[in-house]
Amino acid sequence: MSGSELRLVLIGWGAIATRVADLLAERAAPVDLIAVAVRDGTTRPEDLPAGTRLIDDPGALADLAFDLAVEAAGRESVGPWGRAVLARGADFAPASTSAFVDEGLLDDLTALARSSGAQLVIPPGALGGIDALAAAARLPLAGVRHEIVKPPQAWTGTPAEALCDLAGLNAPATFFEGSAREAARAFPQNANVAVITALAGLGLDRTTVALVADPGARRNSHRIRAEGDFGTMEIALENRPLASNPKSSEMTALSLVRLIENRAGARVV
Ligand SMILES: NC(=O)C1=CN([C@@H]2O[C@H](COP(=O)(O)OP(=O)(O)OC[C@H]3O[C@@H](n4cnc5c(N)ncnc54)[C@H](OP(=O)(O)O)[C@@H]3O)[C@@H](O)[C@H]2O)C=CC1
Ligand SMILES: O=C([O-])CC(=O)C(=O)O
Repeated sequence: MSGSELRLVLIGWGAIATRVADLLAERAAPVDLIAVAVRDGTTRPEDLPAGTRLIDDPGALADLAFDLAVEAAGRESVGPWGRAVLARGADFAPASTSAFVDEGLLDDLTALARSSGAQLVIPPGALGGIDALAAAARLPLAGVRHEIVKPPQAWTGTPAEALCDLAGLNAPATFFEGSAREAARAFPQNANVAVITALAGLGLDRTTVALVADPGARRNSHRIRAEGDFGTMEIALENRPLASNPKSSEMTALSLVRLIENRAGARVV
């Protein structure tokens, strides 16, 4: 291991985290995956790389030297793991951004980052164009609307089941329209992106989110439209779902890989 490698901790070892680890390995990225955090560390996953430590208690981070922890576990993990990472002085990049419907948690982690000299980094996740939206928000924004369209199967096991007949749809159904805060609170596995759009732009209560189940869709689509003093912008993405979790998109893993590689590389795009 060379001294120039980024020392990485992954929180979670599910669809996104394993895809991120595989891509980093395939691309021979200058990254040392020093630890993976899971809920129950008694059984070592077979696919965990040799030399990577398995941990299940945020307290274990106190003994580890690392630069960045990327969370891809779930909303409940963001608080305990984020606090432990930032208190250690390492940067923290959470994918489960729906946790920030609790603005107390966002403030808490931001204050910890400030006092330890680390950074709380909000990854763009499944989205693109967040750089442009965040830049535009330096001047007043008049409105931001984010429409999330997924195949019905991506909405199973969520409150969408009570709002429309997912199995019987023969046309797209907009089963929710409301604030980013309401969307992320009710759909934590599908509307993390609503919080990302909101944090980049108009905030949790003034960002409008529409959720759509489309029986004709094969991909997870995001359409973001913003207007303001900067002008107008429209972003449209059609993300291929991850084979191992149709609720999540391949783009989420790819954008985390970009974030990690950019922290390790001499040239950043
Ligand atoms: N920002 C974005 O754009 C996106 C964010 N996401 C979010 O990313 C996260 C990961 O998604 P994905 O990989 O698809 O989900 P998976 O369900 O495939 O994986 C989650 C993994 O995290 C583990 N886990 C759950 N809770 C904890 C915990 N407290 N500590 C450690 N590990 C834990 C689970 O293990 P166990 O077996 O113990 O449950 C599981 O292995 C989710 O919160 C998802 O909503 C997803 C897509 C886009
Ligand atoms: O992967 C996506 O398309 C977005 C997603 O699930 C989320 O925001 O939670």
